[in-house]
Amino acid sequence: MPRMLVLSVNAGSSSLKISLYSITRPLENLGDKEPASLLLTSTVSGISSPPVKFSFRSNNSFEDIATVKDAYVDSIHDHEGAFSHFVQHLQAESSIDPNEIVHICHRIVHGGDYHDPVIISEETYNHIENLSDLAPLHNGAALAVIKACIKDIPSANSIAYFDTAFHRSIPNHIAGYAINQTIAQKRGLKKYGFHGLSYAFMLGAVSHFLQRPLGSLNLILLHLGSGASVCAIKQGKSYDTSMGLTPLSGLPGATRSGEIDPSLIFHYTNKAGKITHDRGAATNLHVTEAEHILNSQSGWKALTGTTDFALITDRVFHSSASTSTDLPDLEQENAELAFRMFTDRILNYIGSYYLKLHGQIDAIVFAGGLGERSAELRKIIGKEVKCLGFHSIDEERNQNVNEMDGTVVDLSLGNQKGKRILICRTDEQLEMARQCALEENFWKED
Ligand SMILES: Nc1ncnc2c1ncn2[C@@H]1O[C@H](COP(=O)(O)OP(=O)(O)O)[C@@H](O)[C@H]1O
Ligand SMILES: CC(=O)OP(=O)(O)O
Ligand SMILES: [Mg+2]
Repeated sequence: MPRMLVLSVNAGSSSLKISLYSITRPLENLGDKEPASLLLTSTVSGISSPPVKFSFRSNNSFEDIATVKDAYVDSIHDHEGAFSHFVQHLQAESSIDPNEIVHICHRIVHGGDYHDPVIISEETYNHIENLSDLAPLHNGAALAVIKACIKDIPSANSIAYFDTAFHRSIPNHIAGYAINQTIAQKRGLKKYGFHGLSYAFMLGAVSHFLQRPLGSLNLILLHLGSGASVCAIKQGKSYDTSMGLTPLSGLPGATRSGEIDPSLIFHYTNKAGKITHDRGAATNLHVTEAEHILNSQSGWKALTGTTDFALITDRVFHSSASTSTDLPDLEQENAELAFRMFTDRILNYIGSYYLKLHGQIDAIVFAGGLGERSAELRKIIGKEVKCLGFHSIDEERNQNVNEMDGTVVDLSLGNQKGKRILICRTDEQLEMARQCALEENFWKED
């Protein structure tokens, strides 16, 4: 029987993450095993702020690719270039024939009123393209990769999975904005929310870890990466989230301001409404100067000059200036401002969601590049939320998470019941591959 391979592609704002899975079907043969088993994974990071790093790893049990590669690559400038670098590497270093790939799952950040995954056709491509202005750092980049897939791997279907779909359960009074409702409805101006594939993965993983039915869980999920957001889960469904009509709202990020007073931008520049010429990776965007400033020239980049939160943390906690009596170091001051601002905004949402969930919360869950890797950030948030009845963080576990196995790691001190603090190694690619494997319609014989 031929192998059934699924490729999952996740175009984040600063990265392209690609994983290849072997799918077990029909589902009757599966029992409670995972339908998608990982063969290899590749990450291109730093796309929005070079140097761009390429990594390629095979799963240990997959013997015919022994390559583990990490390299800086000057020639990658955007997501499309990152994808073609991956395809070249796959062809050069592995025995995999791209024609074995049956489906390619693409994470599409903004789906508008599309909820279910859709096979890419002219119509669905145009729908996603029309939403590009509402996710200027994402949809265009994902579409460029879809185009490359259609050209380079024509035997596979491209299927779009939407970040926004997870948040369709948010009630109208929470998703709505206090503006003219006729215009709001006509133009679809409401909170859509993002990082939905990650939240779906986290919810499933935490349910499994706590051995609790999904629908019984109340959680505060933190997806903290180059784009960062918070989600309140009420009885297993999204009840509120910090991003809005676009991924700009809510928490600050690598290059995004996060929530501001909407009037601020008209005091920042007198060209706010002008269409900008600096369009970045996507070419068909109609992005105003205001959107460009707030999406691409703000956040950590504006505050500190770097988009790398690890470097910011290093400057705050490990800078030599912090132990010397010299004049304050400007780099360190800026890093401290960014770090403290981020913590402050995260606490705004935790406090608000705690109240909305009436304090009936099972866990706070950290995920994403920063959430999974910044022990410093978790330590400080952990300290602050103790007053809400959360367990203290076990600092030894917090510092040594990297050495611990498992999709979910419990940081709570002691193992008594109560409000826990967890880390989840989120995996948007696996979430898509799983959903794809389980969807009968995608596997029907013609
Ligand atoms: N050890 C670390 N400590 C703090 N932040 C980190 C660490 N490692 C990575 N990061 C941050 O994670 C970000 C990437 O997050 P990720 O969720 O993978 O990105 P994306 O939003 O592109 O999907 C990096 O830009 C970096 O700021
Ligand atoms: C929606 C969003 O901001 O995604 P990412 O963090 O992957 O850029
Ligand atoms: Mg991401």
